[in-house]
Amino acid sequence: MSIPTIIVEQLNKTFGHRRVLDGISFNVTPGEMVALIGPSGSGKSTLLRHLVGLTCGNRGEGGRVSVMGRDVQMSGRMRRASRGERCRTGYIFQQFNLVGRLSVMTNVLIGGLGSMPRGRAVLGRFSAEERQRARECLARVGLEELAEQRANTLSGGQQQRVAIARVLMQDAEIILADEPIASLDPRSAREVMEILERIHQEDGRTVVVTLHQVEVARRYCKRAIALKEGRLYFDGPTHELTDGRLQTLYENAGLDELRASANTGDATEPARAPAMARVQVAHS
Ligand SMILES: Nc1ncnc2c1ncn2[C@@H]1O[C@H](COP(=O)(O)OP(=O)(O)OP(=O)(O)O)[C@@H](O)[C@H]1O
Repeated sequence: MSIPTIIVEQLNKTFGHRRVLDGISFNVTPGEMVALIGPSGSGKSTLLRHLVGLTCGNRGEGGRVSVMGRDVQMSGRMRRASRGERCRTGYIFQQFNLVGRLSVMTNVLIGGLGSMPRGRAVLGRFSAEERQRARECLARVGLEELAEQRANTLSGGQQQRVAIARVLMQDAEIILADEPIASLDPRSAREVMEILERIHQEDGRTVVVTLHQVEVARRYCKRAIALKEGRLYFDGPTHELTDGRLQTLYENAGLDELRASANTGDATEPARAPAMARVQVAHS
């Protein structure tokens, strides 16, 4: 069995008086594509932020996060990561986080800053090879033709694809995507998920993606980790997310609501409809 690429042990996080993460433990093995699901406010984004050291767990409670064999944080103390280590994990945000006034090409090139010599990185001087690599990354997300366009003139879906190209440029081995499709229309959402799936399958990169739509999680990820009120509620194959489990997880949302969001996601893609039907929540 391969060594886990992500290890989370007994992670606790309290904001004010509210315990947002409560004794979270799980491992992710290299090359997995895992959906992180759960109701709004269950702690998905907070957990993801702990994995890259954007948020630190409770001090003195022993929680640990380790990524690719190096501790990110231990008992509420952050470990300082080298530039090289930081590059190994790429983060994709719901709101893309591009520099809108810069070209698509420059936004992608920014992904490579961490592995460039410091002097050149400060000046933003990119070599011909780096530009060629950036073009290849853009080609992988189908946006090569828009390389010289300003990022803020692109649609939301296109901007998210640029954000993925930036992570490819970074050559991150682990991709953490925090609700990457939450603000996209169904077609763009599907394109983004298919690109993430392709990257995962073709390059063997590890992907952890937080999602609101259970059907999307089922379609693209073999494994799901579900949080409920900051606790680990489920960790297993997505096909084991039964009606009963989902009803308990999303206690305020009926299955009809879950199905409705699934149907919205499928509306513009007749070719995938049969696959969708197979994974649809079964009537009990
Ligand atoms: N910096 C912070 N300060 C105080 N409370 C916070 C902070 N960040 C998150 N929280 C709280 O922690 C809880 C979990 O938030 P989080 O964003 O992780 O949930 P989520 O499952 O990602 O929700 P959603 O699906 O709506 O994005 C929420 O109650 C949120 O208000």
